[in-house]
Amino acid sequence: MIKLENVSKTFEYKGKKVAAVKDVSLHINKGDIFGIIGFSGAGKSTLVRLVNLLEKPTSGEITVNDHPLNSISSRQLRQLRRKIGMIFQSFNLFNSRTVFGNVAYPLKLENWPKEEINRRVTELLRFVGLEDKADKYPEQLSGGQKQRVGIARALATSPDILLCDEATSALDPETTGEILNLLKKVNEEYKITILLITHEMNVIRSICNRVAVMENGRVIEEGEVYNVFSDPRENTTKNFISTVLNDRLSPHLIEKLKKKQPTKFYRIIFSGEATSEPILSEITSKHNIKFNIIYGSIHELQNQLFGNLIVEFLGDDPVVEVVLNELRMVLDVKEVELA
Ligand SMILES: Nc1ncnc2c1ncn2[C@@H]1O[C@H](COP(=O)(O)OP(=O)(O)OP(=O)(O)O)[C@@H](O)[C@H]1O
Repeated sequence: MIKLENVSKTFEYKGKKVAAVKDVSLHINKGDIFGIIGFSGAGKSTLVRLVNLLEKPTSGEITVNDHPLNSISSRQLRQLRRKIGMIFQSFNLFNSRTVFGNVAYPLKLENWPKEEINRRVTELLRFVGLEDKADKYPEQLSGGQKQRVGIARALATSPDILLCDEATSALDPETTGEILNLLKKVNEEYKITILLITHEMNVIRSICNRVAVMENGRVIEEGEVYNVFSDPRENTTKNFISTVLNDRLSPHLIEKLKKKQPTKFYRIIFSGEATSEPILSEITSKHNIKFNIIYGSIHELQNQLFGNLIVEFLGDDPVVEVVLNELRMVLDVKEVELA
């Protein structure tokens, strides 16, 4: 659906070169809700502007809907743009037009007949839950309602792809949840592929099936959301994940545990099948070892459970070692560094 092959984008700014996107290769499949996460300046917006055909890559190839963008005519480019909708953090609505007028705008540009416009706008306002707000102006709406108008407008010309640039960053957590649910509905009911950029891992966890982490213009980690959350490789990814999984010990708890040293503490990650099996209790009781759960959390990701426990084992060191070895055959077990 969207393919980037070794894409780089360098800007010239005040005589200096700024490499905003460096050698990025990504494949976004039809039906994906693909999230790109990164801190400010990581290159996310530039990447989206490249996909949206607003910027040309300095090098590399971008293919959208099987069209290599490097070699298409301006007519094809216009047609392709129609198939890409976009929503923004700041909503970008026309304040002088009503809700109806905003959603109707792209259809008017395409000279749709009036009755068709009425039918389509009414359908879309119903879809986003704003059928009673058609005559209101943006300033009479809440942030969440404005974003619903933005979504309805982006869907007006039946795009295949919806690009979301920090679409929930200006909203409170509850409204963010509502807008994310709506985006999921867009993906499921209209079969629209979504590419979203965000600096909030919560957004990725809530609706994305795949994620890429960007840092300094590069994609440093990429994969299925469940896999990346349950086994992150890069520190930046781990930091982002900690913001939502709450899987780090507080400094206060670390101090308390340090006082119990030389006792060792282990982090055990349960994922997939392991979440429904009593593995920990079976293996420890087999060897007559007790364990004490210090800290833990269980989360649901993409309809699968994912657990994270910090435990201490109470028993003789050699037997604990046997237990650890058996656990490691089925679970991810790491000693916790308290430093
Ligand atoms: N038109 C431009 N001219 C010069 N430099 C640019 C331009 N656009 C982006 N940059 C630079 O490229 C880098 C990446 O910017 P980009 O906006 O893509 O990052 P981002 O991850 O989207 O960050 P933010 O969330 O703050 O928008 C930054 O160093 C930025 O200053």
